[in-house]
Amino acid sequence: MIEAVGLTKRYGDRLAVDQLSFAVRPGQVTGFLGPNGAGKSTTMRMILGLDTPTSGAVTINGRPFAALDNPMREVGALLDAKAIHGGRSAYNHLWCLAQTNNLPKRRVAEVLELVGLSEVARKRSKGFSLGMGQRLGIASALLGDPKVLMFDEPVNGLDPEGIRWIRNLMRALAAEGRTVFVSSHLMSEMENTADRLLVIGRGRMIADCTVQEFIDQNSELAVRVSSPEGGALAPLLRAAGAAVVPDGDSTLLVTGLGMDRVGDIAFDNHLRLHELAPLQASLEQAYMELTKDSVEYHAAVPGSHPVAVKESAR
Ligand SMILES: Nc1ncnc2c1ncn2[C@@H]1O[C@H](COP(=O)(O)OP(=O)(O)OP(=O)(O)O)[C@@H](O)[C@H]1O
Repeated sequence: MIEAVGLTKRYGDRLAVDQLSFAVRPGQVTGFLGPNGAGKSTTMRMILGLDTPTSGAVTINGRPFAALDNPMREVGALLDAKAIHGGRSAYNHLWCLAQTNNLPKRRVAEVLELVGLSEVARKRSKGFSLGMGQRLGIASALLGDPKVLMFDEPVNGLDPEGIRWIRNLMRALAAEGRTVFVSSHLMSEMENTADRLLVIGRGRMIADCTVQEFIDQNSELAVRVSSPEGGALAPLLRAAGAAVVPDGDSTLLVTGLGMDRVGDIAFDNHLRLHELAPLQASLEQAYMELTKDSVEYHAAVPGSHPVAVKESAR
């Protein structure tokens, strides 16, 4: 379990993390989402004692990181997969870590097997692909068999096979009862991986809920209606308060009215319907909508304005 209370980090006049309070629970994958610059890495570094909070506190299993007796047995983290000595083999890298942290030698072979690096374990990690480096970083995080695991943007730059592997690993770790906390700036990545979501923007908590609650609260329901008399139906729906967008010749996308109301209006006006169906905005759309005011940089639309504009700080 990871718990933060009023966690705040200020760099000069930049408030990177602003009064975050949350709990990351065992047995679940908790996605930590936010646009670039939202404060995810800063929060993770504070959890691991690599950055000192300006105010507030964060604990792992009830204690600050610095007070843990054997940190690698309690928490494993993948923050920057490139932070590995390239001249060493994967085996030696893990064996050094095991020795300095008082962990049994057998764990080295176990985690190499778990991440699928046994065959290349004696090769220098300098020649590793991004995916192999990521696997080695995950092997390091798992070495102490910790109950709490944290991954900062673990699938960045990976191919679909690597992404699927990491996704399955996280689900398996959570199913074993571990606390799994994983950051990403893409909702599409978290949609199939996470049980719970913490969404931040400009250092502040925007949402703390299950994935289903996020869908229910943030994705607007739309209705797709097909009618050979769409031209007559559209103004009637608009008059009832709906927003109506044509989608092809005879189909309308309707928001702001429930499906029952759309059907009733058509029936009352003797208009034939060929299709009436609910549509749910994708989670990615809902997330973009929710975080649009907290994006640090807005790129200009190609052809309209060539420069990225940095928004002024709050
Ligand atoms: N050491 C530092 N000194 C000054 N400012 C910093 C420092 N580290 C982070 N920041 C600033 O704090 C804010 C939050 O950064 P952080 O890296 O935590 O965001 P993030 O959500 O992890 O973003 P990304 O998805 O791009 O990795 C940003 O505005 C960043 O520029």
